Amino acid sequence: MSFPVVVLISGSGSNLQALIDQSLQGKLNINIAAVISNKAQAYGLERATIAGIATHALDHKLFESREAFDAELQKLIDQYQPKLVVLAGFMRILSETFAKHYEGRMLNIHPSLLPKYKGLNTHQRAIDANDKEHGVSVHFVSPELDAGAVILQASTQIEKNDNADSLATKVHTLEHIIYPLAVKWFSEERLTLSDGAAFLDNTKLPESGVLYNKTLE
Ligand SMILES: Nc1nc2c(c(=O)[nH]1)N[C@@H](CN(C=O)c1ccc(C(=O)N[C@@H](CCC(=O)O)C(=O)O)cc1)CN2
Ligand SMILES: NCC(=O)N[C@@H]1O[C@H](COP(=O)([O-])[O-])[C@@H](O)[C@H]1O
Repeated sequence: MSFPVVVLISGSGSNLQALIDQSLQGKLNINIAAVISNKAQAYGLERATIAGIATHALDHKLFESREAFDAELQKLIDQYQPKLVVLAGFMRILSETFAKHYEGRMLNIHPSLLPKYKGLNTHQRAIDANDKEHGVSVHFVSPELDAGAVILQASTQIEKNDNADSLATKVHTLEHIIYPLAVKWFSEERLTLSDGAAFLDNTKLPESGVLYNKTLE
């Protein structure tokens, strides 16, 4: 049974690669129908091409407004009739119309322990705040930025000698574990969104959304 997924990227695509690898290994029963990037130079497009996946580059700078870009992006995505849209390092804030169109079937991975540090530059912000732990969250995408129901989180300790780059490396490792897991749950129809809360197997996830807390060994 096919489970078409469209993945949106803007950069390297290591999270995309994690999904491709687990799909090829038979651990993830999805069909990545297309990879779309708002940046033509994104290495993730190369990763998709190597894997034989259709790719599209849709440069947001060529559109007169965020809404115009989103409308074209939606038309492109809907050609593939995906059951799930996966944001994997997609660096554009999506308009309310677009977010509502895919609400309940669009996921994002965010490099912080939400609700802390919505937005950008999360690793440096955690270091600047002298936090002892940091991590990553998988959440449903809602019109409000990084505010959708949290599904999975994973954490790591911030060490004294950590900088934004070393922390990003630790977080990437966790991302490549929990994003495929969240996509697997969704593709097996065990994960749903109802009234802004995330449910797994008809069980409402804890308020914190922490269901799988893997601290990096
Ligand atoms: N409506 C929503 N759109 C997006 C969400 C969301 O939850 N709701 N998640 C983000 C992903 N993201 C963090 O996880 C994020 C991406 C981009 C930005 C941002 O400020 N983008 C700027 C441009 C920045 C750049 O080009 O480097 C912008 O769009 O103007 C913040 C958070 C994806 N979209
Ligand atoms: N706010 C969104 C955001 O910062 N997302 C982050 O971009 C990186 C993409 O890496 P990748 O291109 O190697 O998957 C990931 O670390 C992801 O958490």
